Amino acid sequence: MLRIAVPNKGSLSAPAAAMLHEAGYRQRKESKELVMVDSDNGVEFFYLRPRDIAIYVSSGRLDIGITGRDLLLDSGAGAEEIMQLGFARSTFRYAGRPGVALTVGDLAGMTVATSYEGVVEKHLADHGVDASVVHLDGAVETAVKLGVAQVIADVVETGTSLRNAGLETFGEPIMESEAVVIRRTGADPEEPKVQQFLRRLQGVLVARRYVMMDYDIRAEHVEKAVALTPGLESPTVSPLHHEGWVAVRAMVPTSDAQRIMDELYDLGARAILTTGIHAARL
Ligand SMILES: Nc1ncnc2c1ncn2[C@@H]1O[C@H](COP(=O)(O)OP(=O)(O)OP(=O)(O)O)[C@@H](O)[C@H]1O
Ligand SMILES: O=P(O)(O)OC[C@H]1O[C@H](OP(=O)(O)OP(=O)(O)O)[C@H](O)[C@@H]1O
Ligand SMILES: [Mg+2]
Repeated sequence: MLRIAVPNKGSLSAPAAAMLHEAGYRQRKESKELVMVDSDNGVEFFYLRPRDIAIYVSSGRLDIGITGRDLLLDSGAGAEEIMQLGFARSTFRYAGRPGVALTVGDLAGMTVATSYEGVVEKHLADHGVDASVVHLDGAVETAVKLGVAQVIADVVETGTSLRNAGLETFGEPIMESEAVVIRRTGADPEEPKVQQFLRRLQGVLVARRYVMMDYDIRAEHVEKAVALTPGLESPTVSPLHHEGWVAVRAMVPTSDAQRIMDELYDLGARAILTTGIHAARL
């Protein structure tokens, strides 16, 4: 059985469970369940604190896990990223009251509050900056107001939490993060069960990002049309009973579908249809 760590709480938890469900895996029915066996699919899910997942996976007790890149790096555990999942995207940044600092170099002698001290201590050391780091579990933005630190280093998505606390980011972003699949550093990359799991998740990403587009077009315009819809490898072009016309079928990115339909229409394409993709193996 493939043993998989899944976040049990926080920003990663619901989207991870939704992705696994879309990939055809059974998911727990209530949030108190900590382990769930999906014997039909040969997997066992362990619902763990997101911060702990890299530690379990690096120990080799679990084969793979879903966590945030920032949490993986902060843990310093011997695990590596093998797939990006595209949700829980965030940037990790320094912030403080306006003007307190402009670059990481200005932090010398200051105190930085963060929940990610592994990442921050490394970043300061890499820049040769001697600053103190104080660990807080969350709601780090309040540390400046209460005088526990002059600046913070925290996850920023929309920036609302910073604005509400009267703080502004400064310096270069420390890192970009998103949900990732991790495995123990040096584990066999060809492990068939792991590969099958990754293909299922890849299929979910494809199904979410692409639609199938079909249209009919006069044969003399087909080259221009397929330039707009090149598909992932190559579009399918089939003859139509109506002489001089062909039917084209190709996957297109969902975000571009309406623009492509307009451009195909202007090229003379008709019966332009898009349909959702429910699952895929590329
Ligand atoms: N507002 C957010 N938008 C996007 N991603 C976020 C956000 N907050 C945290 N994350 C990401 O979620 C992961 C952190 O998950 P974790 O469950 O530890 O924290 P959380 O979502 O802040 O939950 P909590 O602090 O309530 O425990 C990190 O990868 C982080 O980048
Ligand atoms: O830029 P924003 O869209 O405001 O999102 C970023 C905020 O979201 C997370 O906090 P969360 O709500 O998880 O609380 P926490 O600080 O206790 O972790 C993160 O720690 C930031 O504070
Ligand atoms: Mg949080």
